[in-house]
Amino acid sequence: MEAPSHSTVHLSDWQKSYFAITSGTCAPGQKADEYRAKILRIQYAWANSEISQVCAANLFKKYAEKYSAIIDSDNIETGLNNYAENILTLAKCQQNDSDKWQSALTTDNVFELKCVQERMQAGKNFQSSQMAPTDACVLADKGVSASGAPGLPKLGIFSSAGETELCAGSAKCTSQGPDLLEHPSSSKSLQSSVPPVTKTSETLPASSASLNEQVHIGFQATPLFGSKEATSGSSPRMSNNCRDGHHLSLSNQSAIPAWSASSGKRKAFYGLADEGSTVIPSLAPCQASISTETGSFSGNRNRNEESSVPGFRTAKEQLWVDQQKKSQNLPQRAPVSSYGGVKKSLGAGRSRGPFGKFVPPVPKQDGNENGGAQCKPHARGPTDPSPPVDERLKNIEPKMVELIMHEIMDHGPPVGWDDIAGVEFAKATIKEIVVWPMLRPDIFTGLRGPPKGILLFGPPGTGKTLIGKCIACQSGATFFSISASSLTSKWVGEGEKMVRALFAVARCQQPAVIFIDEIDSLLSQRGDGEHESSRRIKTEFLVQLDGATTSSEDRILVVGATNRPQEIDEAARRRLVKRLYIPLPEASARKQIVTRLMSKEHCSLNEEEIELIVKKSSGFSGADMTQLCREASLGPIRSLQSMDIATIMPDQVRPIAFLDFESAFRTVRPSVSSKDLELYETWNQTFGCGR
Ligand SMILES: Nc1ncnc2c1ncn2[C@@H]1O[C@H](COP(=O)(O)OP(=O)(O)OP(=O)(O)O)[C@@H](O)[C@H]1O
Repeated sequence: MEAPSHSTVHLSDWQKSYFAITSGTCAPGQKADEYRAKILRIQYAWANSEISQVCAANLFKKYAEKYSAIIDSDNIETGLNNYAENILTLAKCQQNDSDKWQSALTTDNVFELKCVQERMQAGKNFQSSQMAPTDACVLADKGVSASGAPGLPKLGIFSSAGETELCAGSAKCTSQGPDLLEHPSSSKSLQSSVPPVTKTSETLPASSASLNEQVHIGFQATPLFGSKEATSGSSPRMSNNCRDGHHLSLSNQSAIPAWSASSGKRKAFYGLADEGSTVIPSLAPCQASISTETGSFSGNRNRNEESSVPGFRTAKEQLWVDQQKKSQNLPQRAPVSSYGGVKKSLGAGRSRGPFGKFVPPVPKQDGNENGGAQCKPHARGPTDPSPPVDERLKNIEPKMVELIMHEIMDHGPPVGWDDIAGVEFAKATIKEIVVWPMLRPDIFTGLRGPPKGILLFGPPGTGKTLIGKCIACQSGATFFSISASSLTSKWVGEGEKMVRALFAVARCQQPAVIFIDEIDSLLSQRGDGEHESSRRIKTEFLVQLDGATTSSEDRILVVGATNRPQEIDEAARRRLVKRLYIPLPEASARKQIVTRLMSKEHCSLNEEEIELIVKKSSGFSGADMTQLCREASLGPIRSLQSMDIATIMPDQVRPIAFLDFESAFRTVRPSVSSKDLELYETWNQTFGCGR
């Protein structure tokens, strides 16, 4: 190869490998890898301004032609069989600014190749004869070849979903064994279980770590298709057949514009890795392709809930991904037995019913849920059409979305109605006015429509937060929980934006329940001493609440909780139409709490003793009762000698007994004063909606 005089790229390695390639001892597959490595090295050098555009163009042309010669081959051994994805890479990505070189392969004609069609057919046959589609998807999620055996193509995995072409595009490294299945997320297993990887890295001449790394990064960042083609379906074949998979794969590959302006080229080159891709630096090209494939496979996670391959994803992306799941619009409602379960399956199992107009914030093409770098919505380059971000998030700062998704969106354990002892009236009312309407918006229309805001007031520790969670859980809604005081203090100067962001994210995640603890500190009556920023937050909150109220399509419920209902100003009070008193638990509820907590422990309490505990705990809140039980449970431990602690077996610890409760009563006292209780009763009679 002739080295351009102005290039600073080290050519000695290249020359060496060039001789190796031309010596005739190199297998075609090795050659292809070598060419590919070279192309990527040129790309790297150009991105770093080490060589000029003209030089890069020449080098690209040279290697791409050689490379294409191999991969265009009809020979199943040396041709597309192993390098199909690379064809796609070359077909679209390696155009430089001069655009002089065009590969013979295009997104249109690559599927016309006989060998591609053969592989696709083989995949279809294999898939239909060997696997149920769901199984295939599971395997695919694990990044495993559907074949499970050498020689069998993986491209049949998606064929039932019309994704054959997608897989054809990544039909290499086919013979992954059971290792990979067992350790889908392990890079080690990827390395050890994929023969072509080892082979490829071994055959790279002068395969310095840096070259491998460059090659890998290059592949991560390499755009395979221009997004135009990917989205517009310029190829009839692809638009007909690829549907989801097509989008998923292609969007993976269109993350970076082909060689945009010089100033942006380095960014474009590294962009994807910078965005938190799960790059494993030591991976050789083939491994890099595995990452790509995994990204493709993860498209199936739209149908298969959980990813087994961890990948970094920002909260905004997570939100997008969640929205995609939602947009799948599966007919089955997610089981609501588990709050956590509901969180995971947010919307995925929910029918939108009459609220079906919800538009997912991201297009389907961005379906990679693997956190794979290629598909990141904001990893696109400046010349790509920007992804249609949900209007509702347009003016929201990403860091706010991040915060809301991580800190405010609750991912706690599930809460059922039985977990909340007592408060029967409040529970019945909430079921009737909130949960059922959220579950059946088609029936609860017009005057029966659910309120947009409710207020739970009462002494601390009576289960207001539990009720909020339970509402979300039982109605299959996303639960956002925030303390109003953190809005006013934690995000000083930003509280207002935070409120806006919170409602925007909730709108994207609806049905949603926004639980605002200590809402009195947000909606306290206006006074002269009121801080300007607090006033602004409050105004914003009321505006948002009004928005949620007036928009009949929004399924957002604001649940405010307070221990000081008398401090809420009347404008806010009016908007929180249903104001429910959550009192201290009655005797039956206290008994329920003790019985429930003790049933999980080694305990010797009899019925009589429990009744005694209930009697003695009059005036205790639910939280006090929980604390009492905790304290009592330490009794058996305290009765141990300190030296026994180190050696005693768990089953040798004596059961919790009544005497432990007796001593617990000496330290745990009711947290609510009778004077406070009077205030609640009075306010309830004035403004409450109870009987
Ligand atoms: N009715 C109840 N049934 C069962 N457990 C309860 C009940 N009320 C309170 N608890 C216990 O007390 C803990 C605190 O309850 P929760 O946070 O819901 O109270 P809260 O009314 O929101 O309190 P605060 O007003 O201080 O925020 C719960 O985690 C639960 O263990």
